[in-house]
Amino acid sequence: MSEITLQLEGLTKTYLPGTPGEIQVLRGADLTLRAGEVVALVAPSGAGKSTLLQIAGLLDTADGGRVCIGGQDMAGAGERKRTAVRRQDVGFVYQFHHLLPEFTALENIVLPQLADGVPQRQAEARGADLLALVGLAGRAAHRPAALSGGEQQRVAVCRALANRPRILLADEPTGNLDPATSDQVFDVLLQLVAETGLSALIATHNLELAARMNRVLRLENGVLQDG
Ligand SMILES: Nc1ncnc2c1ncn2[C@@H]1O[C@H](COP(=O)(O)OP(=O)(O)OP(=O)(O)O)[C@@H](O)[C@H]1O
Repeated sequence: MSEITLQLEGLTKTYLPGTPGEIQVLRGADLTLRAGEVVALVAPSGAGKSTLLQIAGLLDTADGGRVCIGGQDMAGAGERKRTAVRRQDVGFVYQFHHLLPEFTALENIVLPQLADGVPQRQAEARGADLLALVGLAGRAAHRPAALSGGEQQRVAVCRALANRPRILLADEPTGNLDPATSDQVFDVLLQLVAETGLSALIATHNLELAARMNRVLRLENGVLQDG
């Protein structure tokens, strides 16, 4: 069996504890994600998908339970360590692309690499390779406003993968696109996962897309179940 990239054990999370707005979003959520696996995270709106992804990607902390990334238990890790692991091992894609409008497609993929100390030439070569892989070699010099929604989202996928993370976490990555474009973006995402051996956890409301993944997990009543 391939290596475990992400392990979540007994995650709990309550927002606004002790207030009338208290909501127990996670009540012992468990998950094991292996290299090369693409897992759909399906749940009703408000069930806690974003919360789970943010905790898995070390952008938020759980009240209880464990997050292990690439075999490293993050319990007790300080903010510095969490940031280092997040930058090295985790790529995020959101519903909206969040590309920097004043930079080109290529620059949007290059900049995070420069911030991580990758030499400029190498970062540009990686960016160009990724753009070619998603069929956007001819759009490298376009700014986001000059790209279609599907193209913008493909660039966002390239940006997320630029630093060769082990894990891709995606929160409704095609939720903002029409069905045909959404299918295209998803094809690209699956192809990249297959080529890089990455593992991916992808939250989606789209059950057809979910059915194309290796496994479907349902988040209900704060726990994850095979769906
Ligand atoms: N910072 C916060 N403070 C208080 N409540 C919050 C906070 N963040 C999220 N919640 C609540 O926790 C619940 C889960 O939110 P979350 O965004 O994780 O759900 P989701 O499954 O991603 O929803 P959607 O599919 O609609 O995006 C919701 O009821 C939300 O209102």
